[in-house]
Amino acid sequence: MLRKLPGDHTRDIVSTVPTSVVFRPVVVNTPAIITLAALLVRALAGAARTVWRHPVACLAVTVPIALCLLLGWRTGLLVPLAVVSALTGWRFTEPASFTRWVGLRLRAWWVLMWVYRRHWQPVMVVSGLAKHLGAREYLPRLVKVTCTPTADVVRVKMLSGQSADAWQERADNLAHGFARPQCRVTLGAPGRLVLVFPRRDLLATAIPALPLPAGPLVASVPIGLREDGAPYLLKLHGTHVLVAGATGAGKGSWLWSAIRALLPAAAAGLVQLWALDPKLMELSYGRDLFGKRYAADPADCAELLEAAVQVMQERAARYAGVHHAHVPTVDDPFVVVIVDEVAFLTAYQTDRKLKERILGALATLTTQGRAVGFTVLAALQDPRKEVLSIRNLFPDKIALRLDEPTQVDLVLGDGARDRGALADQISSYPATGAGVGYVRLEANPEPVRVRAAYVSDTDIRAMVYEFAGVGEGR
Ligand SMILES: Nc1ncnc2c1ncn2[C@@H]1O[C@H](COP(=O)(O)OP(=O)(O)OP(=O)(O)O)[C@@H](O)[C@H]1O
Repeated sequence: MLRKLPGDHTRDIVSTVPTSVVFRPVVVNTPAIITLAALLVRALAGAARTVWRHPVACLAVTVPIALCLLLGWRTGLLVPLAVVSALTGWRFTEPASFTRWVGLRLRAWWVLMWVYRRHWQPVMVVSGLAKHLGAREYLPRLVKVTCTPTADVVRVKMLSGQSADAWQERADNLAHGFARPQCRVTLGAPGRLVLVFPRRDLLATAIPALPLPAGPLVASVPIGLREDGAPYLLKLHGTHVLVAGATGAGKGSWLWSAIRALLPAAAAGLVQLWALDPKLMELSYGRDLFGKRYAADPADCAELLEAAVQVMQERAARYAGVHHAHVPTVDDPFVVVIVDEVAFLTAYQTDRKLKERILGALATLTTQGRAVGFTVLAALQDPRKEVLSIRNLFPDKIALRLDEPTQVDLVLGDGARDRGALADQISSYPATGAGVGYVRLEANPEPVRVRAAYVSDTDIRAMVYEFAGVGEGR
């Protein structure tokens, strides 16, 4: 027979034995001294942790107080006054170094206290990232907040057993919860995450064409700026790059920024630029840069690609068993095959034979070219597989503005949008969004937001004037 015990707190305890035997919870009275000792240990541990984590803030508070107590309040006040005056002087004479060493740290401390720590518990609970077991609440740990000139970077230790996907799905909740325009979730060490909350968009205004490199550049070329304001170098040698974006997304600025940066190397004979321009638009403006290695008609494009394949195979035959990797020289220059709107040569090509020749040549270049110094840099409007079946042969991909969220993973690979590549949310207003894109490299799955510099028609004319024919090489 089951018998319920009387009383409030024991109402859920059920006895499964005959009524004569009753189990009652044992109440152990802890002596007050043990409770006080436990509280003291906790307070000391908390103080030690605070000093360890915020040494400067602790010194800033304790030193003036100690001086006031030891030497009187006048002397105690002098020290903070001297420090504030020194900092103000520094702020006005060397603003850049002040921001780096003091401003960003102060800001990080302020947003840690005022924004992230203050709202951490409610945001975690409401977004569903906290867990409740019985009466206990488990919160992910806010480890550290740092600030860059453009973003707050929040390091987090997830709850044991939590997945990064759960955070990526709640990026929107986190952004709204901390009153930030966006949140990007990136992976840190196992069990750790980095949340990036951009404060200001450095890429919202167009970047003028970058200066021509002073000397030959081959391996990586400056393209524009990353969202943290650092220059972005795109690796071309040893890879193939696909730039995908809707019409007007600014694919041309990526192609032209790369060409511009390679021109000094082309002038030195270390680079050859081969251009395929089936739309007769983008590259035609600077066609004199490419000399005889320029084609617009699909049949000419097929011939040019096959010629590139032939040169590549001759080089590969020479290298076999002799060279392990390609080093650009005047005899064996780095060959960059630039294709604007590759779908014109593949999906939209009505001549089936021509289409197969072009696809075959592109596939050969992309599968065999990178070890022997051949790179394909291609632009594409429609990223679907049926439009470019060899999409996956491009190790490095760039997604500019895309029409639909599903296209982001089509271009950059699975999970890219969840990792923060919001290419479908890039502004369609050219002044704000053209040339902005997310780069995902073979070597690094984290998408990086970049804006390519805008190489205007005037810049292209100046380049043609200075470098006509150099892309042809020797
Ligand atoms: N990096 C950039 N910064 C600022 N504005 C740009 C940039 N790139 C392009 N634009 C502007 O956006 C317009 C569209 O650019 P562009 O023609 O290169 O796009 P696209 O992606 O090649 O389009 P389509 O596929 O239709 O040719 C340009 O006329 C230019 O005014």
